[in-house]
Amino acid sequence: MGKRIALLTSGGDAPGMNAAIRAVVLAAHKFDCEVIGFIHGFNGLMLNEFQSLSIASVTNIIHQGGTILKSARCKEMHLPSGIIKATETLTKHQIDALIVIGGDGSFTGMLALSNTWKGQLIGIPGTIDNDVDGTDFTIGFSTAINTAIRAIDKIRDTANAFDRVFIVELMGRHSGHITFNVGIACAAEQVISFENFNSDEEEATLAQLTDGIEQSAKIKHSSHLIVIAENLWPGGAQKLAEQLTQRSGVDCTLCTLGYIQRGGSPVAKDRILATKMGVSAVQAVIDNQHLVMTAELNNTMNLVPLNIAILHKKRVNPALVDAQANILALTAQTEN
Ligand SMILES: Nc1ncnc2c1ncn2[C@@H]1O[C@H](COP(=O)(O)OP(=O)(O)O)[C@@H](O)[C@H]1O
Ligand SMILES: O=P(O)(O)OC[C@H]1O[C@](O)(COP(=O)(O)O)[C@@H](O)[C@@H]1O
Repeated sequence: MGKRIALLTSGGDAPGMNAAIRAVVLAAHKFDCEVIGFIHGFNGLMLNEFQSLSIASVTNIIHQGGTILKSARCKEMHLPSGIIKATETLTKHQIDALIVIGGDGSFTGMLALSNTWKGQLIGIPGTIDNDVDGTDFTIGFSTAINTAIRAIDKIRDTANAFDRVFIVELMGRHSGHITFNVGIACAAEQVISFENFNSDEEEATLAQLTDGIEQSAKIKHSSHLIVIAENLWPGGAQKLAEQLTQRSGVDCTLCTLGYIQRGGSPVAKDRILATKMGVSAVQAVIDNQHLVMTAELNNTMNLVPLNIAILHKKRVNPALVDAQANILALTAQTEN
């Protein structure tokens, strides 16, 4: 018999987590390893809630959003008592390796666990936010941006029909990967995110946004779309909508996309990435790796030390920020 592997999904669920679960179980089977899944993230370790993961249990799940193992944000993991409980549960089940599918918060929890539990700890980056350093993409990001793009294309139809201004708030409370990528793909007139806004510049940004709305209003039959990251604008995005309405004299409507960005069937890119990462995680277990995250960088699978992956939030590609700034400059020239 091979190693005993524990698996859990933690933090915000992301489309493709099920594909990663499936890949872990199938790859583990090949190496004669047994896999048990803990339910509701680290809470499963606190409460000893688990299920055995057979090949049958992961059949027909590759296309499903969410996670069959459920997820959670587990407060107890932040306490020494929670770390001890997790250690006791893993020890009781004679686990050799724990694979966690989650984001940088979950990986921080794994590092805390490594102080007391001496088994192997392997991370798989799964979050729609794409904010984990050391990998080009996290599982779920591609689906989330495609979902947001499809929704915004529909909002654009109404915006066009009414020559309206829409402000669309996108997920990612600490990072702008979703906002910038979606903004560019939807040809948003303006993108406001952590990379191009800080709260000291509220007045200047308001002036610039108002100017953009007024420019669009001068052109007949013109809609205007502003995309903004959640948790960014002082006082919230609704306040921004009110401020812009008042300044421009044009009705600015807020549309918050919210959780629809997190659900749904994963796109091909996420299914494939999740499968590669699941297989790579099991290979890491077999190779006696410890405290590493599976990653894909420049189309090549890698293992990245967990402490490096969480050291910094991954930056939005500066080329995207430049592209948006230059497209805006170009639009302004064309209109003048
Ligand atoms: N500093 C920490 N110490 C211990 N556990 C942590 C820590 N940070 C996060 N975690 C655990 O990881 C879980 C998920 O983290 P969170 O930041 O919510 O999501 P994500 O993993 O997607 O970034 C938390 O609910 C908590 O159980
Ligand atoms: O589900 P909650 O607790 O409301 O959290 C919302 C946050 O979770 C996310 O959807 C995903 O974040 P994580 O993957 O880091 O957990 C963020 O985009 C959003 O800011």
